[in-house]
This record gives sequence, structure tokens and C-alpha cells, in this order.
Amino acid sequence: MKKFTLNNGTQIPAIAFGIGTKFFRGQDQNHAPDDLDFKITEAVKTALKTGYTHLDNAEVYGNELEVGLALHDPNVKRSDLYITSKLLKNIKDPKNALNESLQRLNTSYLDLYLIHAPFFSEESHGISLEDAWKQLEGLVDAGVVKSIGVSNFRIRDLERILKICRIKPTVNQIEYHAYLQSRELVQFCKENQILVAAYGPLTPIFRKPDGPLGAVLEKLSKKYSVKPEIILLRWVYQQGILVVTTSSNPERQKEVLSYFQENKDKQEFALSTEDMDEISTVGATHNYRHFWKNEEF
Ligand SMILES: NC(=O)C1=CN([C@@H]2O[C@H](COP(=O)(O)OP(=O)(O)OC[C@H]3O[C@@H](n4cnc5c(N)ncnc54)[C@H](O)[C@@H]3O)[C@@H](O)[C@H]2O)C=CC1
Ligand SMILES: O=CCc1c[nH]c2ccccc12
Repeated sequence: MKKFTLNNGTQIPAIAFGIGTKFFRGQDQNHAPDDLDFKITEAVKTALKTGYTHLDNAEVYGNELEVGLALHDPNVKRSDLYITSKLLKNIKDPKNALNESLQRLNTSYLDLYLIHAPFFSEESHGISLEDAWKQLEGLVDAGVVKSIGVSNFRIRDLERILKICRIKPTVNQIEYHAYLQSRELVQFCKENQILVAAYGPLTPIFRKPDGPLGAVLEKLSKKYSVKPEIILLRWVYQQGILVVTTSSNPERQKEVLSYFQENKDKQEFALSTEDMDEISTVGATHNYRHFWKNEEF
């Protein structure tokens, strides 16, 4: 599996299987034991069998119990997995939020814990960004999370954290695709050794199929003999950006993953610089954000 190295020296699989969109259950995690959606458990088990090792979850996806059941499988070795989760609803008390997530997920630690979004304050949630970050640093000290990071953070939010932090954010997970390139933010993250992780990477195909990239993707798909989805995921990865994607279709899961596995015997599929640039240039003529639309970016 291809990996990136974080600013704390740890390694992170370059592709994550997202459990937040397709498998979203609603913000309440406290389902009765007889109210579990086993389709989610089966989808996660399939993803793990297929070879995904990195799961992307959050307290607000309402499905940690189902994911925890998939992790309970005796064939699943925790140390082979990379589990990311996020908090926001319970940001006032990160230690408690983490403990509850760990219990539901059937695990004793997280590999990566992210503040899901910067859209909270002392007034709205009873805690400032700075104090929340200091509490996350305490969780690293306690060994219950290996790395900490953020999600949906703008430059101004990152600057607030960088000013007070003892431990730098390792990751900023943002909506990132050809129609939302946020160049200044990505550059800022790179300059500060914060790995960008892209959610919604397939948006130009499945959420905005009528955008200007249609013809370019069709052309490149023919040129490289791969599906347009693979072109878009590779475009993200080749920029040194982690891919967070999802699918409930086992065949699609397998195909996508095959492009992120190390295979020394096979020539790696790569986009030429010209084709990378064409996607960036044509993509930049259109702007589309799908998530957190009511917030000010
Ligand atoms: N931090 C945050 O605020 C957010 C994080 N995320 C995370 O990122 C993950 C991935 O996000 P997505 O936007 O779903 O990623 P995506 O861009 O990879 O997928 C978009 C949609 O296309 C669908 N799809 C994929 N292949 C398809 C095909 N061949 N035919 C038809 N449909 C197909 C998928 O099922 C998915 O619903 C989420 O599950 C979640 O874990 C997502 C949104 C916000
Ligand atoms: O993580 C982002 C996408 C998402 C899906 N469901 C919810 C609920 C609350 C916040 C974000 C999300």
C-alpha cells in the first residue's frame, strides 16, 4: 500500500475508505443493540478483505457501532489498520468524546483524530479552537491517539493553531477535487508540513457530471485505458495529497485499491505533467463546493 509520511514521522496509507457519506446513519451514535445496520458492517468487512487498511470515520456519521463490529473479526489485526475519526459535536470534552468513540469502535486507540471543522467557539460549543487543540495534544501525550489533525480548516484557522501548538497538526482533511482546488490553502499546508487529505475527489464525475472536465476525462480515460474515476484519484495522489474515497460496490473498491498498491513487477500508472496540468487548468474554470455549503470558506 502506498503511504505518506506525516510531520511526526509516522506513516499513513495514501488512500482511505470513507464511512461518512454512503454509510452515514445520522448524527446519533446511541443506537439500541437491536438497531444496527449490518449492511454497513458488511461493507466495511468487504473493504478490509479487499485490502483497505485505512478507515475514515467521525462521531457524527452515526455508524461507529457497525464499524466496531467489523473490527471485531478475529481475522482483523488492529495493528494492520489505520483508523481515523473526527470530533465536533462533543468538542467541549475531547477525552470523553474519544473514549466513547473507542468503545463503539472496539479499539483502544486511534491512529488519527481530527477536529472535524473549525465552526465552533466558546460561545457556541463552550470551548475555543485553541483550548480544544491543547486537549487533543493531551490525548497524544496519553498515547490514546497517535496523531492529531484538523478538517475543513482555512488558513486563518490553521494560523490560530500554529501560533499556540506544542504538537503541529499532521493533516488537514478538506473537500478537494478539480472543481475546488483551494490553491492558497494547499500551498499553506505544504509550507507548514501539513498533509492535505482530499474528500469528495470524485465530485467532478458523480456530483457535477455536466462540468467542463467531461471531455478531458473521456480523452484521458481512452489514452491511459483506465476509468475516468481512476484519472481523478491519480490526479489527487500525484500532487502528494491523500485520497479519501468510498464505494459500496466491491468490484469498484478492488479496482480503485489496485492503483494504490505497491507492485514492483508492474509499471505504475502515472499521468504526464501535461495531462495533470490540463485537468488543473480546465478544472479551475469551474468552482463547486458540495459539503459545508453554509459556512464561510
Ligand atoms: N471531513 C469532512 O468534512 C468530510 C469527510 N468525508 C469523508 O470522505 C469520504 C468520501 O467522500 P465522498 O464525497 O463520498 O467521496 P467520493 O468523491 O470518492 O465519492 C463520491 C460518491 O460517488 C459514488 N461513486 C463512486 N464510484 C461510483 C461509480 N462508479 N458509480 C456511481 N457512483 C460512484 C460514491 O459512492 C460516493 O457516494 C466520506 O465517506 C467521509 O469519510 C466526506 C465529506 C466531508
Ligand atoms: O464529514 C462530512 C460529511 C458529513 C456527512 N454527514 C455529516 C454530518 C455532520 C457533519 C458532516 C457530515
